[in-house]
Amino acid sequence: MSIIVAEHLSKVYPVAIKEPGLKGTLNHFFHRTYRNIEAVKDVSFQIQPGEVVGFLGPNGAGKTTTLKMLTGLIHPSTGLVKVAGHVPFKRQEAFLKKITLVMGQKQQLLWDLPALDSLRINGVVYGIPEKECRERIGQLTEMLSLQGKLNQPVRKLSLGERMKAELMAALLHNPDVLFLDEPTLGLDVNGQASVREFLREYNQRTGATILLTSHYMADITALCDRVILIYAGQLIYDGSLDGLVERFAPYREVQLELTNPVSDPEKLRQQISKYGEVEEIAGQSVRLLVRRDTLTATVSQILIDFEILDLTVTEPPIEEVIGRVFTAGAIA
Ligand SMILES: Nc1ncnc2c1ncn2[C@@H]1O[C@H](COP(=O)(O)OP(=O)(O)OP(=O)(O)O)[C@@H](O)[C@H]1O
Repeated sequence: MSIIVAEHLSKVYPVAIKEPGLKGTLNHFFHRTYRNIEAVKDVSFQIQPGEVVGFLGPNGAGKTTTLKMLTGLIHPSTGLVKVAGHVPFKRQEAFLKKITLVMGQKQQLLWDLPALDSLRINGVVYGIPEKECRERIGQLTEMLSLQGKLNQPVRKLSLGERMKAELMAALLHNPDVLFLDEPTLGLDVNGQASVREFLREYNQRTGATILLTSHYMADITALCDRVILIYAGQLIYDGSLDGLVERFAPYREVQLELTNPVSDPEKLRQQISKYGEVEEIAGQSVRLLVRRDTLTATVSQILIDFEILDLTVTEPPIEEVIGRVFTAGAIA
């Protein structure tokens, strides 16, 4: 049974319009007019227990708004949401104990207190028995390599250590569903990698379900088998990462190493451009994009027509594919 269900979910924000100048300010005060921003439009998906799903979209696509509806922070304008069997907006205690929301740009730990104090307060708030809370802190400290860090005021921790302590606070009550909004935001490469590694291990050990947004594709490729893409509030893809490449990148990059030196690169460019879009000719190396549906035939023909020392076919990098998807033209 699905642990997250979103059916025809929409969110409209009414935003007051204010004209510039004094007249505009007075009008705004007495006769306020509004326009609607459709942040999320008719989005439906289901997520099964234990899945790690990447939730992707360009800035302003509606990711945070969707996460807020899934966690009950805001009410959907229309549609149905169910998470772990609950209607999130009711914010029932049983629901709040089953989920957690981590926003990379917001923190819940108190700045001047040691993280341990905030964690103990969280333990009390969630009604976790003291012994269980101590054990859980010990377990998470080890998984997050935070030994010796929890007794220092939070402000003295590095950004990466602080993010890990935030994750610890968010996971103390052992939630079944983790909503993570940019959990690696601002971290350096090592910090990102260690948070990522922790999340992978946590998912494997506990079977928790994770819905994750990130602008770092390395997070998504390392953690998520499945991605959901939204663009301008609408769901445009729900499936595997591999499937995303198949669907939105109908080409492969073919790299050729010619046997003989190239005397006339311009002539070579003309000859080779009938097989695909030439990206670069450098010395005896040629890179070109070839349509996926004609790849085998095209490569065979190239091997007949040219003397080739080496030939490799690669998929375009996922960042590039997503970048293309996020430009309006690629979606149309
Ligand atoms: N409280 C609000 N009132 C009015 N408009 C809002 C509000 N919150 C978000 N929006 C608008 O709704 C749209 C979706 O915003 P949202 O924050 O959900 O996008 P996002 O995909 O999370 O973007 P980002 O990656 O930049 O965080 C944007 O156009 C945004 O300006």
